[in-house]
Amino acid sequence: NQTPECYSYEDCKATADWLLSQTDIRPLVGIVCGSGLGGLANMLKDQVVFNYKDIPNFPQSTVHGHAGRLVFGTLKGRPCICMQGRFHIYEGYPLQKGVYCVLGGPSFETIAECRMLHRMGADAVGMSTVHEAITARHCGMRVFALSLITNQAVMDYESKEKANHEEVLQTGKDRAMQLEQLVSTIVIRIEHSNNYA
Ligand SMILES: O=P(O)(O)O[C@H]1O[C@H](CO)[C@@H](O)[C@H]1O
Ligand SMILES: Nc1nc2[nH]cnc2c(=O)[nH]1
Repeated sequence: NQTPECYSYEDCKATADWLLSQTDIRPLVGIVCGSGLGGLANMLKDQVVFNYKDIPNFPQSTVHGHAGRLVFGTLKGRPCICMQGRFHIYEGYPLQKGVYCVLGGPSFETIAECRMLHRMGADAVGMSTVHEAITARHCGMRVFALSLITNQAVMDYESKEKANHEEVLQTGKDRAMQLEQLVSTIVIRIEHSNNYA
C-alpha cells in the first residue's frame, strides 16, 4: 500500500485550479457524504462529476460504499459540491490539522526546544494568537484564528538555517495578497450568515 502524502499548499492550489477550470459551478455549500449517504449527491441537478482518481493530487477512497466521486451541481437551486466518499485516519491519511503551540517570545526556539515541542505533538510554534484568542473568548467574542506559517522550525544541529524575523516578514509579504483575499472573503461570509441567522 502506498502511504498517502501530505499535500502542500501548491499541490492543493493545483487541484483547486484544475477543478475551477473544469466547471463553471462555484459551490456555496460543500457536503461530505459518508458510508451509505452518497445518494445525497444523486439529488444534485446539472451534475458535473469527477472521479477522485482523475483529479490531480487527490486522495482515493478505499472504503466499501464510498464511490470516490466529487459531484458538482445544484441542490434546491443552490450551487453545491458533494464528496461521495470521505477520507479517514484509519485509511492512513494524515489529519489535515495542526497543533499550534504558543511560547512567550520574543526569542525564537532553540533546536532542543523545537525537538521537545515536536515530541509533545506541536506542529507549529508561535508567540501570539493564543493570548488574543483567550482574551477575546473571555470577552465573549466568537473567535476565528488564522496563522500564516512563515518559516520552518530548525530541528537539526547540523543545519545552517536559523529562524529570523526577516524570513517571517518576507513570507508575510509573499502571501499578503492571498491572506487579504481569504480574510475579506471570510468577513463577507460572516456578514452573510449573520444576516440569515
Ligand atoms: O509579529 P507577529 O504578527 O505576531 O508575527 C511573528 O513575527 C515575530 C517573529 O518574527 C513575532 O512578533 C511573531 O509573533
Ligand atoms: N515562536 C515562534 N514564533 C514565530 N513567529 C513566526 N515564526 C516563528 C517561530 O519560528 N517561532
